[in-house]
Amino acid sequence: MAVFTSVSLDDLGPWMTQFPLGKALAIKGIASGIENSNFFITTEAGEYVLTIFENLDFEQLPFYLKLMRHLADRGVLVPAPIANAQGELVVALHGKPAAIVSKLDGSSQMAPQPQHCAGVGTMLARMHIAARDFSIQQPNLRGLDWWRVTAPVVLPFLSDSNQQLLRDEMQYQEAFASSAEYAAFPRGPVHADLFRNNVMFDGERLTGFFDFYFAGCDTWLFDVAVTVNDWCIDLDSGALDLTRVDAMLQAYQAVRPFSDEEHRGWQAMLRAAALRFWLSRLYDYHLPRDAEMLTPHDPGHFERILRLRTTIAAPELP
Ligand SMILES: Nc1ncnc2c1ncn2[C@@H]1O[C@H](COP(=O)(O)OP(=O)(O)O)[C@@H](O)[C@H]1O
Ligand SMILES: N[C@@H](CCOP(=O)(O)O)C(=O)O
Repeated sequence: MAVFTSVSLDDLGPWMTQFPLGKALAIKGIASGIENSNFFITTEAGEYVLTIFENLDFEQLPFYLKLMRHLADRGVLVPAPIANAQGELVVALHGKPAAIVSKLDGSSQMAPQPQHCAGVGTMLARMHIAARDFSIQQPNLRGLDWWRVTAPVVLPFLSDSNQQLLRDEMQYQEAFASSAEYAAFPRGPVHADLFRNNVMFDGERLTGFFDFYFAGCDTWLFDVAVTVNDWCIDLDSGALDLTRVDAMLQAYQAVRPFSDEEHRGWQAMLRAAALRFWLSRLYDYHLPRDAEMLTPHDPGHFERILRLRTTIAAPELP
């Protein structure tokens, strides 16, 4: 990410005394990511990640942190949130909500092979199943309601042909969201941003999913579509790489088979997933927030993906 809120070692020292991690020894801002302020911190107890939440408030955050705890307790590989002496997972730092989680081993696999995609498919299906009995409800805050608000905000910045694309897709997604297929999709807590940069691998061994701060209750198939649109494509064109798509979907369905309605709605969800990230990238690009280190994501990438998903038939779900 960017660092929107600066934290020095002097700031951190007194704040850290409430956590059972010993003294803070070092802090380093993390340049990747775009939503929150993230830091690697070294303490006497080891390496952790400190996140200061820039857009989420104290009421919303227990959903994410307790979901991570819930998943970890059921064997899904995710960072463990650290509670302070009062048992709180979210504590104010510089007036904003902040949390400490364990640091995952490994690094992101930015050029994934079919075996990486299969590992992600298996863990994603396990995550969906494991989260079924999670008791806190929170909608996907980047779902259809947010698209309705955001589309008119970004529209004036777009070329005529992109305005047309956005209007047409909004209309299509509104109609699909009212369909019987969509109503029948299984749903529950989903990650909703499971891009390559949010998964760690040690070689070919998946060590964890992280960055749950876009998670929310939505359809499982939307989560699968978000994941396929990032992991299983030719990065230059956005076209689906059929070998990687097949590896991910076969692995997913071996744990959680797809329903008939999901088979019929697959292409619509690939489009929805492309639209969601085109919109957020457009918003961040044209209406940026201040940041010390900010690497904007290219909206054109998801415009290309959306155009392809609206014109080329995707392979059927297994
Ligand atoms: N639990 C973690 N373990 C290891 N690295 C992490 C962890 N959380 C975040 N990171 C690192 O921080 C970077 C930015 O985190 P991310 O959650 O993607 O930021 P943002 O929420 O701002 O998009 C990641 O790419 C990763 O390198
Ligand atoms: N994955 C999204 C942006 C969210 O950033 P992240 O670093 O939290 O994954 C995109 O690529 O647009």
